[in-house]
Amino acid sequence: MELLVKLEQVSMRFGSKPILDKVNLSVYKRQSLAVIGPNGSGKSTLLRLVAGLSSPTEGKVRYFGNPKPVIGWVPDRFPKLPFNAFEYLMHMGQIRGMDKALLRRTIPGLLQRARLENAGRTWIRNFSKGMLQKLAIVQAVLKNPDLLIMDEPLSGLDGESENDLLEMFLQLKAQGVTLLFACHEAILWEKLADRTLRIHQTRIEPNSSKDELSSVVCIIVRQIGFGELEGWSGRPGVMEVAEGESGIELKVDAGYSDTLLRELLDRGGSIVTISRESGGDRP
Ligand SMILES: Nc1ncnc2c1ncn2[C@@H]1O[C@H](COP(=O)(O)OP(=O)(O)OP(=O)(O)O)[C@@H](O)[C@H]1O
Repeated sequence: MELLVKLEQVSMRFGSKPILDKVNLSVYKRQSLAVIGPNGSGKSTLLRLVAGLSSPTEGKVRYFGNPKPVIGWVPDRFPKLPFNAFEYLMHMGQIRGMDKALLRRTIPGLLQRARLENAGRTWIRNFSKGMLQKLAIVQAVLKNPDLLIMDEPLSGLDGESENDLLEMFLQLKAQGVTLLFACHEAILWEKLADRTLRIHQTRIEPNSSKDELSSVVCIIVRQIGFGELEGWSGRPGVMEVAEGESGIELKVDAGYSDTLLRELLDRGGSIVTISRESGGDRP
């Protein structure tokens, strides 16, 4: 698993009010991540930080890959704009540097996947809430994002729209798009999330037993040089290799941990700790 975005010791305050306090979060490629928590707990704030739409008061947001991952953003409310859907999508695509001819070819297929194929020439101000939400998602996936971030994507929708959207999300997930979303609906995180995090009193905590059984194992090893292990980051089952204070830190898939541990020992390594990473990956 490859890292896409990492929040390191990130804090966010509005005035003197702390919303997030020294949180760490790793977003891995192809892993769907749900963020839950009560109203006002900081879900949107966290998503905006990951999307790079706001900057933290303290700490770092790091993006991985070259080029930097493409991020699609689905806001919690979509404005009723004075355009028809097709015009709007053409416009959004061009703002993002996409070619007009490519957009003309791409948009009909995307509208069809969202079951909006008959609404391309309809004014957005006449769209229902479900249609608006579908359009918000279509605009966010125009440029084939690596990471799609959605703030409350099912909020206030009827059952039929919910099902359509859920189907769209599952399709995107199957195509390899990483999903990060804030939600209140259990159906969304149960069906879609590989990991569910809860924001509780400025901290990120794992939510469910799914997370307690996190498939990420963190191994800290000494007596092997970083240079010797640096190249391991491309190996199957190895997600991350970093130099830490107590030794070299490896994040690995639990399914590979036994084999990798054996190899580390064979190379003369001394294991400092082995731990299951929690959903919120606080140190
Ligand atoms: N730009 C801002 N300026 C000042 N305060 C803000 C700003 N944005 C958010 N807040 C405050 O930060 C807190 C967290 O807001 P946020 O929108 O992240 O919560 P949320 O968990 O997404 O809530 P909801 O479930 O209601 O959408 C709230 O108290 C909110 O009023």
